[in-house]
Amino acid sequence: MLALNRVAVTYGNGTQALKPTSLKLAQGQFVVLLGRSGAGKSTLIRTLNGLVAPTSGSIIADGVGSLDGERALRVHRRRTGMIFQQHQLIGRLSALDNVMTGRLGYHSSFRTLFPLPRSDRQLGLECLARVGLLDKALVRADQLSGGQQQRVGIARALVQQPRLILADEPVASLDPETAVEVLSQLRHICTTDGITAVISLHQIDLARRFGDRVIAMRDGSVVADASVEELTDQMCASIYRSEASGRSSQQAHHHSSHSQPQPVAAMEAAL
Ligand SMILES: Nc1ncnc2c1ncn2[C@@H]1O[C@H](COP(=O)(O)OP(=O)(O)OP(=O)(O)O)[C@@H](O)[C@H]1O
Repeated sequence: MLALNRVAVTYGNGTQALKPTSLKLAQGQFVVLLGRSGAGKSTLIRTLNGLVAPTSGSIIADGVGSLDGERALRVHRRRTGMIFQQHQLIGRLSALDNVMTGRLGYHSSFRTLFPLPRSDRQLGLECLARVGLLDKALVRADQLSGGQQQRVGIARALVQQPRLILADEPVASLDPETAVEVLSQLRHICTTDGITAVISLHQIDLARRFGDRVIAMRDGSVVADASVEELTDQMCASIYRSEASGRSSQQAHHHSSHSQPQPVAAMEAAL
């Protein structure tokens, strides 16, 4: 549903956060991004909905074409839900009103000066029901627990009726048990609705438990791209190994400068 063709990002300060990367995401796939802090996960996620423009390369989305075009990017963003680590809810607004902000992309800026249509509110309530928070619809967001706030964040993404959900460390600020609950719910919804998901996580066990596919990044490159069944302990260990920990990590680093993701066998051989 989305294809990256040698997409690279260099920020204004000269940091090359993403080296030329080519990837294809299949509709309905639940993709987990792993990698140390600074590996480029957020940058990759942000390029997938145009929050960061590629310095080179192109992104093609099914049905809309290259995201270079303003219209294509607008359509793509509308059908792409974002979930953030810190929820980014407006604390003084109710859970429902926060969810409704996810509909704004569907209306002109003039239209948003008026209350949103009833059908939108109905949809908002349905999305809250799906994350088990219908009874909290009118409660202020800042009176909800961290886990509940993140579920409002999921409902806000769902109200966009997305084909793609992007989540940057969505459970990093939750306790382990709540993290599992939130990810289970998100995974279940994505599977039921056939939504593609790209989610960055720091916990390999959660990646194994919930992902279909794991993409590991290091220094702005994809260094492993494997289905969850193919993911070995050795590969997992290499993702978080420090830069200065010897020859094998240097080899992995060397391989990481290739523009193409390494097939699993090559990756394992390099470790
Ligand atoms: N807006 C920016 N301007 C300049 N450099 C940036 C910017 N955002 C990120 N970087 C740099 O780009 C590199 C990749 O950062 P990115 O946030 O994508 O990594 P990450 O894997 O998501 O890390 P984390 O897990 O800490 O969020 C880092 O070196 C970072 O310092």
